[in-house]
Amino acid sequence: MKKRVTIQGVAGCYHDAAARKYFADEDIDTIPCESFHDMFETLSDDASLLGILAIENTIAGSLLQNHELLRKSHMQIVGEYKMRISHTLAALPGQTIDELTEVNSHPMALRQCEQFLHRHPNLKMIEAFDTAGSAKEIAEKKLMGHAAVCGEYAAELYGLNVLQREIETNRRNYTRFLIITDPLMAAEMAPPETDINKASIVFTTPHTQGALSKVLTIFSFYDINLSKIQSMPIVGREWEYRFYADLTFDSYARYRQSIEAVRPLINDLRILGEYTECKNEI
Ligand SMILES: O=C(O)C(=O)C[C@]1(C(=O)O)C=C[C@@H](O)C=C1
Repeated sequence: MKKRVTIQGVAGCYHDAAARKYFADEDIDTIPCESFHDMFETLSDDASLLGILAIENTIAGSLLQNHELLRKSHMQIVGEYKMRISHTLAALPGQTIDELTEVNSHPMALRQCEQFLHRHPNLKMIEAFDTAGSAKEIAEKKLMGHAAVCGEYAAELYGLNVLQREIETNRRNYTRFLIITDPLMAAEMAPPETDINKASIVFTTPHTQGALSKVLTIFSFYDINLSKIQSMPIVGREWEYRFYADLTFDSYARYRQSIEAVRPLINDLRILGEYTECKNEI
């Protein structure tokens, strides 16, 4: 059956591009959603759907809200994709940069282009739900004076003129996306254990001296590499935190042993997914 993948954004957005690249060998349908929140609602209404979710970017940092949406849902991670992001500044044909007064885009995209946008103070930054959605709106409503920060493909798709390419602050601009789905579907899609070399977990520690350090020491003892750790405040318990950790490893068996070893030291452990690590796009 043809896979259906929910994305936040409309055709031509980066989620759309990442979904098509991750499932490059398959013909997929992408289902546009207006926000990450809507995406999770759509996913929970239909267990046969997949979703693709931006989780962090090498310039703008983590999408904190998406960590929490994932934890509060029952979705499991089945894979990841790391995509090079290159933004353009695009406007209606005939407009020059000096004529523009407003720039619309997804907040993460605006943040990735801060240096360029600071050099153009005539462009007032207005956050929108999507990069491609901004391009589409400018084209459909014929918004003179507006530009979108979007991918070149989105500019082309909606008939905008590219005024400047590669406006991201640093060319090493990558976004990591997670592929998520219902646990039943996740079990069907699970790679063989020999191909699993990454896991994402979330846990809390008691508020005692050295609690987190003991957990990390155990991971190190089992040769588990901590590729990322992100803390998030626990709402209602001031100055207490939940930890999201990404672990990479060579041996699935050693990883499972490390999880059993840390279990007595941590609370509320949830394994968000076990999958194959993705290499960066060049
Ligand atoms: O607006 C888009 O095109 C998106 O797919 C969203 C998004 C994000 O959520 O970070 C995806 C990748 C880029 O980092 C910029 C924006």
